[in-house]
Amino acid sequence: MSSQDDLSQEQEQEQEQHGTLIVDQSVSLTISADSLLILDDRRDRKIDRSCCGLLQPKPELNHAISLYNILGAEVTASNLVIAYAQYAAKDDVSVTTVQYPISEKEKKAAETWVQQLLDMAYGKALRGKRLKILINPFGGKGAAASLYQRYAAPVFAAAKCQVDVQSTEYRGHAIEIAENLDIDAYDAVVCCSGDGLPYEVFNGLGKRPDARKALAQTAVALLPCGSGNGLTWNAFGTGSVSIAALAIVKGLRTPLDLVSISQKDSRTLSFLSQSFGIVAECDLGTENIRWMGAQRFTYGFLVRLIRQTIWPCDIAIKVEIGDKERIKEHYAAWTTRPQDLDADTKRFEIAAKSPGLPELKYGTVTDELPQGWEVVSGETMGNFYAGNMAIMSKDTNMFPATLPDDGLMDVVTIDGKVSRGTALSMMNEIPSGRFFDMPDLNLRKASAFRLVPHQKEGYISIDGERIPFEAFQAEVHQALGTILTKSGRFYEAEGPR
Ligand SMILES: Nc1ncnc2c1ncn2[C@@H]1O[C@H](COP(=O)(O)OP(=O)(O)OP(=O)(O)O)[C@@H](O)[C@H]1O
Repeated sequence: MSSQDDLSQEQEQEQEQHGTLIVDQSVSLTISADSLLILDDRRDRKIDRSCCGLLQPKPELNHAISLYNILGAEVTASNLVIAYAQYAAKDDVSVTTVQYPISEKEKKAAETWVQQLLDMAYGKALRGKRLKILINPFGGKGAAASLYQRYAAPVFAAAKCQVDVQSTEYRGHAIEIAENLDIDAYDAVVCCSGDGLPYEVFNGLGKRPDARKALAQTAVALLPCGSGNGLTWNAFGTGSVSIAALAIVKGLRTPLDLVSISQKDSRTLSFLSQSFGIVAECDLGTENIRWMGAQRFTYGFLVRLIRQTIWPCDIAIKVEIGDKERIKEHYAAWTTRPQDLDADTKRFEIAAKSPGLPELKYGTVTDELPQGWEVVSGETMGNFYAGNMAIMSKDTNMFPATLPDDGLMDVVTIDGKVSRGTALSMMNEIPSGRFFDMPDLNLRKASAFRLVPHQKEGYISIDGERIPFEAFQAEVHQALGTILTKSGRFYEAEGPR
């Protein structure tokens, strides 16, 4: 006789209310606020029997699985099967499955319980997401395809995500794929690459006649297979492919500001950063030492620092918040405001009215400089760095006050003539966030800026990609794009202190 036969209707109801299911007579599965508690008494029963029932072993709480880690659960012909992500090492999860035999009589209760478990485990996250997976075979150290197969594919399969995998075959291929994507067939585009492929995907979506709708509807996510992987760090706080895959499965749609970059007659979109000076050079001028991995940025930085290189330019900024204390207040107010539950609906309403990319409020770089912009001296510019996300790569919380959708970007300028000691201590204090308050670091929250280089040759980096070394103008569009995040906001990197 199964345990279920022994239960009165009242007991059954009570179990359902507490999210407890008894299977195989002696396995109790209880859903709590944040965990699934598995009390498997089957081994204990054996011990009990061998002790002639004299020693009643206390039921042990022998397994607790965080609901966040639950990937899937189902009732098959004769089993209840639960799949979850288990920490295999500090930076990895692997898929583990447990199953318990189920009698015909137990099935109905088990099916109801499974629904309850999945509702709790997924919360507001969409289940069984339909994912367009793009693999850059040359991203990072060239291992994106094998990283995907080994660490991400099993997580997506266990979560019953539908995947459509495609490798990019040439530079710019992801732009074409996104431009022609059937956006109703996918919930997210997942790039297995560095930040280069997400940059192309945003730009491909931005080239469509229904750009606004496509950018609002299609979430972009990154499985970290490059060197910087800024998108993954900001969205999920990890550099691990398997943990990022779990975060995608459980990811929440989150609106993201995007930045239009105009140069001559071109217009592109940026989601991460724009840099000129030392950072752009470290990013793009160190391709010859790519084998160093992420260390190449540090090495490139130190070499240029020692030389005290400067990059003269003209800069004008449409400043919205110009001092650090007010920036901190803005950050605190924004992060504690009640969530706008209609944010997505509003975006789709705007997209229905004007489907193309938003108009440029400030024109392009070839227009006259708009009134009211602050002109910043750039004669001895060392580092011009504008950020739309906080973290640029592991431990580089470069823009601690950035917010996903406040319609502002954070613009940092550092004079190239600051002493080597000051520059080095700024670099050292990036992980702690203390560099934010250093007087030589100028910070403004801006809605637009223009930069005109004086020299003939050099590097300008947009999201880590090189653009021509010519004047460009940037203008932010509030909540134009969409990413997946763990909690509906950037990962809890240290905010400004
Ligand atoms: N099959 C391909 N052949 C050549 N280039 C490609 C191919 N697929 C994608 N690319 C290009 O590779 C560039 C870099 O991509 P990605 O950012 O993914 O890797 P990465 O540069 O190694 O990463 P990181 O920027 O973190 O160093 C992109 O500009 C993209 O257009």
